[in-house]
Amino acid sequence: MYRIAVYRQLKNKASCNDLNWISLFSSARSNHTLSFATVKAEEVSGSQPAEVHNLVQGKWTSSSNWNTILDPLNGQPFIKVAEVNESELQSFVESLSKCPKHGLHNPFKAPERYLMLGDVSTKAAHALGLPEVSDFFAKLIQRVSPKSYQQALGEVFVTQKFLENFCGDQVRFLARSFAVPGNHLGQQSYGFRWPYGPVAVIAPFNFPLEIPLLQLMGALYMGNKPVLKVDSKVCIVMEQMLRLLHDCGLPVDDVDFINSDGKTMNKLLVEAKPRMTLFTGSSRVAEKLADDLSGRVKLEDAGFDWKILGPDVNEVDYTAWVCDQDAYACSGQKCSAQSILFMHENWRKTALLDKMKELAARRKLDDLTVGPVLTVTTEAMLDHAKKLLQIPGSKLLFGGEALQNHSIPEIYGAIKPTAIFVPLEEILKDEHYHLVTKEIFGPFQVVTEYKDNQLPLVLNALEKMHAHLTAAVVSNDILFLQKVIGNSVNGTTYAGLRARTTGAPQNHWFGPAGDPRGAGIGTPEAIKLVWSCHREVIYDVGPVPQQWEVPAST
Ligand SMILES: NC(=O)c1ccc[n+]([C@@H]2O[C@H](COP(=O)([O-])OP(=O)(O)OC[C@H]3O[C@@H](n4cnc5c(N)ncnc54)[C@H](O)[C@@H]3O)[C@@H](O)[C@H]2O)c1
Repeated sequence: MYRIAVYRQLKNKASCNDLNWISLFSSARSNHTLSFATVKAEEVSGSQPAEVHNLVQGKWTSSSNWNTILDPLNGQPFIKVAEVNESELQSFVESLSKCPKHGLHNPFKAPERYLMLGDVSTKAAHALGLPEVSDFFAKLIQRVSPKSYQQALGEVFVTQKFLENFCGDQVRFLARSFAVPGNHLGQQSYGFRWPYGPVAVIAPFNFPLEIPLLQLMGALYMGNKPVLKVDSKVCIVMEQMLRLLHDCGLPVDDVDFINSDGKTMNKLLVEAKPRMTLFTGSSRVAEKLADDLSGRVKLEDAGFDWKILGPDVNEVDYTAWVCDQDAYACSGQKCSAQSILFMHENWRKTALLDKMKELAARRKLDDLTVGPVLTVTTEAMLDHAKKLLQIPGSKLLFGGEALQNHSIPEIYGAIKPTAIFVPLEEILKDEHYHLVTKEIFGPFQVVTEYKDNQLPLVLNALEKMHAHLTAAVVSNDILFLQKVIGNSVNGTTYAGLRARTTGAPQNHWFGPAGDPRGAGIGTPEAIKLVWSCHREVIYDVGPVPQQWEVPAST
C-alpha cells in the first residue's frame, strides 16, 4: 500500500525527463530495447553501419563529411561518423561563446544546478547498474576498442560507481567553500571553487566511456560548459551515453559533442578559446596544445609505467598474474600498462618469468584477451622489438611474433604478448635509453634485472623518464618502499606485495605528477583541481569605527 502511494506521488511529481527515465527502466526490463539507444551493439556491421552525430546548441546535427570506421576485427566499414570540417565550426564557436567566464552556475548563481546534476548522476548511475544497460555499453565498447568482456564491463562498472559517488548533495559538496575571520568587525574572507566557463574535453580511444564521462561530469559539476571530443574510432559509445544522460535529465544544451579529426579540433580550440582544455592522449599532441593554447590546459598524457619487484620474494604466482594483467590486459592499451619491469635478482631464481610466459600464452583473440592494437601497426611493434634485440645482452623472453589466422585490418596492429629482456647497464646508456623507454601502446614490455647494489641505477633510470603516470613497488619491505617512493614522482604509485600499475578505479586519484599541467581523474580532489579555480571574496561590510577620521597619506 505504502509502495503504491509512493509510486503515485513520484509519478505525479515526475517531470518530462523523469518520465523518460522511468520508461528507460521499464523498457529495459521488459524487452531489452533501450529507449535512449539508437544502435544495437551486436548488430552494427558492414551491411548495417551505425551513424554517429554531433550535438551543438541542443541539437543533434550531421555534417557534409562522413568518416568511415573499420571494424577492428574484420575490417568491414561498420560505423559512419559525421565529422565536422574546418568550415563548419561556427556553431560550436558560438555555443561556447554563449557561456560566460563565470560559468553556467557557481556558488552565487543558479545553485540549484548543483542539485540537478546530483539528480542526473543518481539516475544515470541507476541506469548503468541495470544489467541490460551495462551489457549494452560493455558490448559497444568491445566493438570499437576490442578488449575482453570483463575488461569492458569493468570500465562500465567504474563509470557507474563514479556516478554513484556524485549523487544527491555530493555535487554541491564539491563546491564547498571556507571562511577566515578578518581584521575587524564585518570583514571575513571566503574561498570559493569557481568554474572556468567554456571548456573542452578531449579523450583518446582506449577507454571510450570511462575517460570522457568522468571528465565531462567533473566539468559540468563545477559549473562549466564543455565541448567534448572523443577519438572518432570510439565516439559512438559517448554519443549513446549522452543520449542516456539526456534521458536522465541533463539539459540538452549543457554539453556540445563534436566529431572531427585532430587538426579541426585544434582549430576549434584556437578560435573558440575555451578557458580550460583537459587533454587525455599522447604527449606529442599534449605539448602542441599547451603551446597553441598558451598553457590553458591540464594534461593526462603518455605513460611509460614501471614496476619494481623488491628483494623480498613472495607470492610468485600472484605476482606473475598481476604482471600479466598489467602488461597485456586490453592488449597493453592502457595508459597505465606495465611498460618496464625491474626485477631484483632474487626473483630471477624463481619461476616468475616462466609463469609470465605461460600466462601470456593463455591469451587469445577468441575472447579478446589479446586483440587489435589501434594506434601501432604490427610492423612498427616488431620493428621496435628488433631494435631492442640488437642491444648487447638483450633477448626475447616470449612473443615477438604477429598474431596468426585473423582478419584484423592492416591499419591496426596484432602481435602476441611480448617481453624483451634488456640489461640494466645497457638501458642507461645514452644511445639506448630513449629507445628502451619509448611507449609502445600495445602488448609489449621490457624486463630487466638489478642486484642490491644497483638500486641507485634503477632510481636513475626512473629519474630520466619524462612521463610519470603510474608505478608499482612490489615489496613489503618498508625501508625499500620508502627508498623507492622517496626517490621517484609517479602520480599514481601502488606500493606493497599486491602492487599493480593498472586498475584505476573511481575511488583513487589517477594522473601524472611532477608537471604543473598534470590533471587527475576520478576523485573529488581531481574534479576540483581540474575543473575549478580558487576565488576569494572578502566581505568588508562595516561598520566604520565611530569617530573615524581621514588618516595621513601613506
Ligand atoms: N594519462 C592518461 O590518463 C591517459 C589515458 C589514456 C591514454 N593516454 C595516452 O594516450 C595515448 C593513446 O591515445 P591516442 O594515440 O589516441 O592519442 P592522440 O594524442 O593521438 O589522440 C587523443 C585525442 O586527441 C585528438 N587529437 C589529436 N590531435 C589533436 C590536436 N592537434 N588538437 C586537438 N585534439 C587532437 C584525437 O582525435 C583524440 O581524440 C597514449 O600515449 C596513452 O598513454 C593517457
